[in-house]
Amino acid sequence: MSEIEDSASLQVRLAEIELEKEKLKLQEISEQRQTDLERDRMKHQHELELAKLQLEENKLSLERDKQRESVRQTGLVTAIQEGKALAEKMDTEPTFSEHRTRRRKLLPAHAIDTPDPDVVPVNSSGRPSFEDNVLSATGDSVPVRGIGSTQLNVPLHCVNLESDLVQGEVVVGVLSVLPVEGVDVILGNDLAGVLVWGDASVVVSPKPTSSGELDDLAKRYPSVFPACAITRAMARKHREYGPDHSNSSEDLDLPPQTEHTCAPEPPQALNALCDALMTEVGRALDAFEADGEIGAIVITGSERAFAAGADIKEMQNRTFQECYGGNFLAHWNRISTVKKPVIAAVNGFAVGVLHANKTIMYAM
Ligand SMILES: CC(C)(O)CC(=O)SCCNC(=O)CCNC(=O)[C@H](O)C(C)(C)COP(=O)(O)OP(=O)(O)OC[C@H]1O[C@@H](n2cnc3c(N)ncnc32)[C@H](O)[C@@H]1OP(=O)(O)O
Repeated sequence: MSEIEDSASLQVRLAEIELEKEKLKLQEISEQRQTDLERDRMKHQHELELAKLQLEENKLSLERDKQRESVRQTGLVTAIQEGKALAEKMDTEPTFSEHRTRRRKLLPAHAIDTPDPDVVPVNSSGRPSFEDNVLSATGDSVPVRGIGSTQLNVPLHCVNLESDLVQGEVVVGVLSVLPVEGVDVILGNDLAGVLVWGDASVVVSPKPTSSGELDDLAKRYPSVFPACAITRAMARKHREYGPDHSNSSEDLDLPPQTEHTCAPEPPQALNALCDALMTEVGRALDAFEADGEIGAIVITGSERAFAAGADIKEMQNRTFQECYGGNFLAHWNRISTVKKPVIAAVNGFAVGVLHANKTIMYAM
């Protein structure tokens, strides 16, 4: 009896376990289905939201097109007559100077489809200000230097330009005033390319002075041409001992000298002022400045060249951003902060470019 009972209860237990397993499998399947359903539901929801956004975007662009059209029709857009007049005038007038490249025919822009023309339009002649019109604003702006003396933050507009030079949609900066009277639009080279100006070339005409007189540049920019200490000393010697002694150094009673040679690796052709050389010059100046035995500093080059200016091979691949952001040539300033007198004993080439009062001068 008990054996039969045991066997029956075993059978029941086995059946129960089988049932449990079936239940678990069913639960698993049901959960899996639920996850699939949930995923599908979320996917559909995303698609719906995307469709809604697309719809909204389409509506807004339609609205913007309608507004642009209405602005165009209310007469904000006018032919650039001043541009035409200027072009005609320039065709009959001679160019500024024979050294300057002749200006090619300036093609007048005919009409602008949207409120804002190319690079920097003005509202001379009492037109409504483009700046006030925000329909075409991109929301971005760019810093612009060179118009007026300060840097301006110029708002960017997306416009459709129709002119003989440029057609189609372009992004332009918009100002209320341009510095040249009668000019409504300035096309940058990126848009106008070489269509307006021919190749401009700089003509350098070195003007050596041998008479001892100051030349025109030296008179106009006295601070750029400081009197040379050697020349003053020679002039005094000339005064005191007469012309026969003026070129002799025999009777100069010179104090002991300390010499430092700056020799960058690899050696610089014509003492081109590479980073390594200028860093070494800075270090030598620091040491001389700190040395109580040293009263004055003389910098010289070699027989053929004092210096060929900045190392153009080292500079050639540097971008504007690198130079401007990286304090390019900042360490060159050390020479102007040394308190002891610094004398340049120049032999041969001494090349450099300096900017004075917006004039670029090239000295050799
Ligand atoms: C600091 C700032 C703000 O002032 C910026 C400046 O300094 S800008 C000025 C940069 N310097 C120049 O533009 C001068 C360029 N060099 C020349 O015009 C001539 O080399 C020269 C008139 C000084 C001498 O001419 P020449 O006797 O005919 O010799 P080259 O055969 O031209 O040159 C020999 C050799 O030197 C190299 N070289 C000359 N200058 C530089 C330089 N500035 N930087 C680097 N290397 C220079 C030249 O390339 C030759 O080398 P190889 O090509 O033969 O290996």
